[in-house]
Amino acid sequence: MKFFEITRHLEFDAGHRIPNHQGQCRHLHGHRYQIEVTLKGELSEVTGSSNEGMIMDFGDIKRIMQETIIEPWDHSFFVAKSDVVMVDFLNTIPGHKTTVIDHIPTAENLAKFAFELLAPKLNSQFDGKIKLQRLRLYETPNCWADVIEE
Ligand SMILES: Nc1nc2c(c(=O)[nH]1)N=C([C@H](O)[C@H](O)COP(=O)(O)OP(=O)(O)OP(=O)(O)O)CN2
Ligand SMILES: [Zn+2]
Repeated sequence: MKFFEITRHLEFDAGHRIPNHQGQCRHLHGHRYQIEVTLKGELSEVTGSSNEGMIMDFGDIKRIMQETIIEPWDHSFFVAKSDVVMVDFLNTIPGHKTTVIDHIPTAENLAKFAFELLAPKLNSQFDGKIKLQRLRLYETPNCWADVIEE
């Protein structure tokens, strides 16, 4: 039995700060984040089906990533719920697109959060025959975090 891995890459823009950071990152700033999901599975062998020869259609992966991550997170500001000064400030801006998360919005924590949101949706495709194997979140072109399912 041969298993394959496929990866879909999308990008979004968002702001954040790391409140206790000793360097520049405690200030409000933004990134062009890049997110990559890697799925592991067998190839569909249903002759004549749209998915024949694929683990999953790249377009379907994109749709799920867009609904789950890109649309809610693009042009939002990530803030830890413990960062009360920022939460209170952002709440004063009418209609501001804020994403409150349980932890400090580091690349690692955002990657973990994205993994937890995407895994149930992706892993339920094709009767559970595919698995979200890795999620990589680039905070900058030079810095990224991986969450790996073992
Ligand atoms: N392990 C982590 N370290 C840092 C994180 C993080 O999420 N996880 N985040 C930051 C900052 O938010 C910032 O995004 C990174 O800034 P910097 O280190 O300056 O990254 P650059 O790619 O811009 O650095 P260059 O030196 O210009 O390549 C900090 N640390
Ligand atoms: Zn940053």
